[in-house]
Amino acid sequence: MFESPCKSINVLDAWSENQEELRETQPVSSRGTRKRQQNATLSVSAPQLCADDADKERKEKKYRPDEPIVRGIFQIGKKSHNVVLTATRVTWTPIQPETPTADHDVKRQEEYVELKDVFAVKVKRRRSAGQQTGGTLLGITLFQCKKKGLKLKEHAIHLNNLSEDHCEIWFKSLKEILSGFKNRPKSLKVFVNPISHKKEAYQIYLDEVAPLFKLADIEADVTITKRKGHALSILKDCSLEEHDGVVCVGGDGFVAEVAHGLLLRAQMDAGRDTDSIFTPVQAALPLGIIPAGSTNVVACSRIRRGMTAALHIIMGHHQPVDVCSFSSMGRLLRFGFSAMFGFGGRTLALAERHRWMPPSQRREFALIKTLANLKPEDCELSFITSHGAEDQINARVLYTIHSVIGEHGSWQTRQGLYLNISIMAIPCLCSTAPRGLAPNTRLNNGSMALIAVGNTSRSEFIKHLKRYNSTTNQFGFSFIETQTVKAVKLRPHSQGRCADDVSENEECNTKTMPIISSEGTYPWNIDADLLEVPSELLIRVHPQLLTLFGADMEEAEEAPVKCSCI
Ligand SMILES: Nc1ncnc2c1ncn2[C@@H]1O[C@H](COP(=O)(O)OP(=O)(O)OP(=O)(O)O)[C@@H](O)[C@H]1O
Repeated sequence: MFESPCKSINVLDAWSENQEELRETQPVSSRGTRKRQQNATLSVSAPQLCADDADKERKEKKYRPDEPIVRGIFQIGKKSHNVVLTATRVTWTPIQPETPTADHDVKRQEEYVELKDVFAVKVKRRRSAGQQTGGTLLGITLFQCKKKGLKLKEHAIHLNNLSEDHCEIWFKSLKEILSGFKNRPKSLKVFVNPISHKKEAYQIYLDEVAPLFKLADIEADVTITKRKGHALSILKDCSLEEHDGVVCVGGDGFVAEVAHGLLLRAQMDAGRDTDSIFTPVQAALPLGIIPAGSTNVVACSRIRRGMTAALHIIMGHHQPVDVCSFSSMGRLLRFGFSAMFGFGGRTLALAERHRWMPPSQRREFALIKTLANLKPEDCELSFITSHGAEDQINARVLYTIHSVIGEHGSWQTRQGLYLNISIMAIPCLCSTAPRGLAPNTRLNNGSMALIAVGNTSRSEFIKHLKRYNSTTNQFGFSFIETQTVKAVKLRPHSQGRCADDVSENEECNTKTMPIISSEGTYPWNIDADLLEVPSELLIRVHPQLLTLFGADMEEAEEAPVKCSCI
């Protein structure tokens, strides 16, 4: 189990005022404290209900959304306020001397916070440095999740009152309402990939996520993985019953491993035979993604920042997502979100062979080297278009088209030379492709984008790649065909020596040099993870198979970043 880390600066900001140390404690009635309260200068009013009666009454009674549950007086900022708690919101109005226009003024000064936006309530105490328990009661603090553009931020609202009884009623009432939000997790299984990007995933978790989970009283069972496949093997066996969600902290490769593990576990639990073409069942638990990798297209298609991602998890925001299954020779290889064959697979295979290089350097090296040795792959590409899909075939089709009416009447087949073939169930937003690698698909539209880049010159191909970085249509070339599909079959025809076996200094002139490896497999880039596939790969989309914590994003949060290598 994970030991609770120190509070992050972000969260401490919300908790600290001057030198006061603020901790959550259940209010305790102590005579000494009471005495100090009587002498205190803050305005204190006895709550309208006494603690025990209020507790009983609250539990027995069902309140209308606008019916007051508790009323009281708190100091908010520098002013005393009348504060009212209903089942849906906390409303506060400054206390002012009565004037003929008082009604009108009060309405204008009324403020409120919706409880659906509040993720934690704490009792606030002043403690001296090192003091672990007790302390002078200051009031209660509500932690609100605020939306700012596409980001979520936490915001503290301090309701100051020195009465233990008063604060206890408010604390209990608020806790009870907050615990009624069923989607909000109470226990999470967390996986952290310590080697993601520049090895900062665990620090991101400690600084940005763990303090928020602690604030929201979420128990986190944290595993720092020891090797590739560690999270997958745990997910296959561990008990998930006591958890309300799984969280992974890392990049795309790690997200793909955890998502695959979660879905594989669901198939095992449901008794599905993964050595056949089967209809998968949905994952039992939602998955939260804290982006911390070199590539975060799965995370970026939704959320980019740790704090925003953590708050979506805490608030229990759910986002169903389509998932692909990748099968070869009738056997499931894995679940995932996106796949690239040809240039995309080859580049990743080369980068993986240079793992000793720093991540960005090895990616740029592999990209340039693969571009230098650019070559098409001879393949048979079959697909089933999605119902109601709009064909976006360009005016000039370069390939020999064999429309084959399959057994179910809907497979279409193309035969030809391709530089790259991408199949994506999600838009794959990233800084180098702010509109997405597949802008024509959505997270849960039940279809995949098929982008087939036919054979062309290197300069035309680079022009196409560069357009990902701009707002110009990256598919507006005669050698590119896009389709909206439900299933894809890709069978490479190449035989012979592996192109990647060509030594680094050896020039590769053969136009049709195949990419098959010496083991007879083809490199696929599946969610930034290298998958060696021996023969034909079948890719099917499964609508809304996985639920992610979070919300859809229609565009990347940040301004496009120029890719330095093309
Ligand atoms: N402890 C570990 N040691 C080595 N590899 C691991 C470990 N834990 C997870 N992995 C694997 O590391 C791979 C890359 O992880 P991740 O996607 O988080 O990082 P990244 O920096 O985005 O990676 P990349 O450099 O490949 O883009 C994943 O395939 C994951 O399964």
